[in-house]
Amino acid sequence: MAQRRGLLIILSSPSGAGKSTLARRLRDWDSCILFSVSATTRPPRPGEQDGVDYAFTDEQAFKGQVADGEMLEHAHVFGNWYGSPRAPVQAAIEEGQDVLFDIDWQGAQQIRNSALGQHTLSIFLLPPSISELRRRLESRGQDTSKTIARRMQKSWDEISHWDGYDFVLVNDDLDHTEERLKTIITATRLRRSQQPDLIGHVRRLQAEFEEQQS
Ligand SMILES: Nc1nc2c(ncn2[C@@H]2O[C@H](COP(=O)(O)OP(=O)(O)O)[C@@H](O)[C@H]2O)c(=O)[nH]1
Ligand SMILES: Nc1ncnc2c1ncn2[C@@H]1O[C@H](COP(=O)(O)OP(=O)(O)O)[C@@H](O)[C@H]1O
Repeated sequence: MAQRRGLLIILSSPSGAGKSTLARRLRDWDSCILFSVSATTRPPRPGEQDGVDYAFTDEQAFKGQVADGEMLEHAHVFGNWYGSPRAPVQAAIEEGQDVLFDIDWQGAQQIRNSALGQHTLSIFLLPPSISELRRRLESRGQDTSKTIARRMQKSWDEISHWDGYDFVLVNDDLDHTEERLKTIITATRLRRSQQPDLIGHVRRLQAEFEEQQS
C-alpha cells in the first residue's frame, strides 16, 4: 500500500500572538515534525539563525525562486517577502512526515487551495486582547517601536481571517494552548490513520449485515 502522506500543520496569528513560541514547543514535543524554514527578505533579529529560523535572502533571489516555481506559497507581509520552499515540504510529506508552518493567512489560503489542500490542518491563534498583543510584542524586545506600531496596525488584517481555519484557539495561558494544540494534532493524526481501515471495516460490516438479513 502507498505510504500515507504527511500532514501540513499551519499556524497563523497576528504578529506577537505566540506562533513561534508554540511552534518551538511542538517541535520539542515531536522531533519527527519538520519545521518549514521560510525564506524571507526581512533582516535577521538578534539570535535568529540563518537556515534554522529563516533562510535570509534578498529580493532578487527571492523573486527568482518564485519565478522558478520553487515556492509552495509566498506573500508580502509588513513590507517584506516571505515564502515556503516547496522541495523540503514535498519530500517530507511523501515520506509520511508531518510539516509545521508558521505563516500568515495569505500563505495558509494558498496552501489550502493547492493540490496539497486536502492534507492540511490549519490553526489560528487569537490573542486574549489587543492590549496583551501589544504587551507581548513589546516584551519580546526584538522590534523597534516603529516596527511594533506597524505590526499592531496590521493585526486586524490578520485577525479578520480567523474563520477560514480548521481550529481557532485563544492563546491565553501558554501551557494550556500547547496542550490543546497537541490534542488537535493527535486527534487529526488518529482520524487520518484510521480512515483506510475504517472503510474496509464498514464494508465488512455491511456484507455481514446483508448476509444475516437475507
Ligand atoms: N505567507 C507566509 N508568511 C510567512 C512565512 N514566514 C513567516 N510568515 C509570516 O510573516 C509574518 C511576520 O513574521 P516575522 O517577521 O517572523 O514576525 P513575527 O510574526 O512577529 O515573529 C508572520 O505572520 C509570519 O507567520 C512564509 O513562509 N509565508
Ligand atoms: N500565552 C502567552 N502568554 C504570555 N506570553 C506569551 C504567550 N505566548 C507567547 N508569549 C510571548 O509573547 C511574545 C511573542 O511571541 P512569539 O511567539 O514571538 O509571537 P509570534 O511568533 O506570533 O509573532 C514572546 O515574548 C513570547 O514569549
